[in-house]
Amino acid sequence: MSYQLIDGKGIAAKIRLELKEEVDYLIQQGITPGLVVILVGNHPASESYVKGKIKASAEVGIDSQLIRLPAEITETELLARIVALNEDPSVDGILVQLPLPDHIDADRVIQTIDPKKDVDGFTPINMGNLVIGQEAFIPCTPAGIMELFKRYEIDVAGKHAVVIGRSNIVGKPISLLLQQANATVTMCHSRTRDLLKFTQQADIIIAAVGREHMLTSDYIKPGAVVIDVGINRNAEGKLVGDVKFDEVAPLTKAITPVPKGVGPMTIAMLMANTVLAAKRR
Ligand SMILES: Nc1nc(=O)c2c([nH]1)NC[C@@H]1CN(c3ccc(C(=O)N[C@@H](CCC(=O)O)C(=O)O)cc3)C=[N+]21
Repeated sequence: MSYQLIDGKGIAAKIRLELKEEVDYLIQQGITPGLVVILVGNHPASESYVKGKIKASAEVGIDSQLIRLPAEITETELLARIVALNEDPSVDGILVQLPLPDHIDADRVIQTIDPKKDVDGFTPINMGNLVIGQEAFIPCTPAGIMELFKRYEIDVAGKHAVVIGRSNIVGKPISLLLQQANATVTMCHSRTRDLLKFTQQADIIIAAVGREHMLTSDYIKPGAVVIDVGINRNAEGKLVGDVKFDEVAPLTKAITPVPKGVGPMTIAMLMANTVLAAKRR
C-alpha cells in the first residue's frame, strides 16, 4: 500500500518563511520579537535542540539570546534571572530548556515565567486556559502536530485518536487539542493493560512514549495516521522514533518520520508563539 510521508521538515521551513514576512512587518512598526533561551548545565541533547532554536530565530528575524548558566547555579539565582527577564520589555519569549539539574525544582522555575512570555505554554495559566478552551500559548510539540494535520488536510473530527504517553509537554495537551478538534480521544500510558487492544482501534495514533521502536506493525489498524513524537538516541547515537517505521509505514495512510517529522515543527511553533507574544506586546 502507498502511504503519505508527512514532511515536517519541509512544512516547518515554509512556516518559518511565512513568519519572516510577519516579523519584517513588525520590525517596520518598531517591534523586534525577542526570545531568550536559558540553558542550565550541559545536557548533550539540549545542546543540539537549543542550537536549532537559535538558528530558526535568526532565519525568521527574531532577536534571540542564549543564556548559558552553570549546572551548579542555585534555584534562587535562576529564579532571579527569570524575574529580570519578565521585567525586560525587549524580551517577548522566555524558554527554560528542560530537563534542569536535579537540585532545581522545574515546576517552581516554570511558575516564575510571566505567562505572557511563556512561549512554551508550560505555565499553569497557559495550561489551565488550554484546558478550558481559552486563549493560551499552546505547547510547541502538540501545536506542531495539529499544524501538520491542518496542512495535510487530515480531518480529525469524529476519528478515534489514541495518545500513548501522558506527559505535560505532549500527551496531556495533544489530547485536549484533539478533543477540541472533535476527535474521540483515548489516553494510554505505561500502566495501560493490553495497549494493543486500543491502538488497533485507532484512526490516529500519537506515539509519545520515549521507547525506541516500541510501536510495531501489530499495533496498527490498516489506514491509520501515525504521528511519532519519539526522540530516542540509539546505541550508535542516532535519533530514532517510538515507531518501527519500516514495518509500520506501509500499513498507514500517513506517517511522520524521525528525524524530519515532529521535531522541526516543534521549533517552528516556538517561533510562531514568539511572534504572537511580540504582537500582543
Ligand atoms: N523548555 C523546553 N521546550 C522544549 O520545546 C523542549 C525542551 N524544553 N526540552 C527538550 C524538548 C525536545 N525538543 C525538540 C525540539 C526540536 C527537535 C528537532 O528539531 N529534531 C530534529 C533533529 C534534531 C537533531 O538531530 O538533534 C528532527 O526531529 O528532525 C527535537 C526535539 C524540544 N524540547
